[in-house]
Amino acid sequence: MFLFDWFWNVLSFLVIMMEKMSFVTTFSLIGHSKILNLLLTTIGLYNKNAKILFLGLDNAGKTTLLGVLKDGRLSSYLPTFHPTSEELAMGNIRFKAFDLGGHESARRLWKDYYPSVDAIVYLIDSSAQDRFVESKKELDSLLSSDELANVPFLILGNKVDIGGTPSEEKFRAALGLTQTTGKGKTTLNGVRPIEVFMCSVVKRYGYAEGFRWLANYL
Ligand SMILES: Nc1nc2c(ncn2[C@@H]2O[C@H](COP(=O)(O)OP(=O)(O)OP(=O)(O)O)[C@@H](O)[C@H]2O)c(=O)[nH]1
Ligand SMILES: [Mg+2]
Repeated sequence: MFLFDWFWNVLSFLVIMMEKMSFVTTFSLIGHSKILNLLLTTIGLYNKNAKILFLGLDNAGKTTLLGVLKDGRLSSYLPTFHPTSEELAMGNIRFKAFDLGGHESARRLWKDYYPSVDAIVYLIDSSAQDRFVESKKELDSLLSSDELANVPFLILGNKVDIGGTPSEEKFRAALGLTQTTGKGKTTLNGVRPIEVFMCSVVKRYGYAEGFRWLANYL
């Protein structure tokens, strides 16, 4: 991201200077932000096509979230037994999301998707407190995988619209997620980015902040 910011600043400066010197009157017709986007796309830093896995237990809300991100519509889905993928865009990131299903049999396939993954979005049904132990076990196994050692983790505590869900503090404690990166943009010093955002996919609340946080580390 430092490199991205650096390129952005340099390119902004160059285009502004060129405009001031009337070198790009024609380009000005399409606006300098479009020129910047074009240049950054060309050098591969803008709209990075990230590979993101949507993981979590069955019924956590992965496919529902994917549907909302894809076309803004809330639909109901059958449980996912076969992996699917979607090309999506959020803000400045374009990514390919893999929805792998959360049933025990589907979980066995997760590891096949670890190579070259850029981020994990791990969903937890925050209303299903009786499944926190099971969810923590799967999450801990992901976090201890060597292949994912440097991969950022966005943890979404979904379904906060349901009454009686725990506070973020209690949710973090139950999942062993009290020490996290922080919700701002942080210098990592070699530590893997991991952060919790409470959300409701059906109420369209909370997850966008999570993806904005994640974009800092892609
Ligand atoms: N109340 C509430 N229900 C939700 C929310 N998000 C998803 N659901 C519901 O949770 C159920 C499971 O959602 P799915 O998206 O199919 O869950 P999944 O994680 O894809 O599950 P698998 O495919 O079995 O791994 C559905 O009935 C959704 O409507 C939410 O934010 N609030
Ligand atoms: Mg599903």
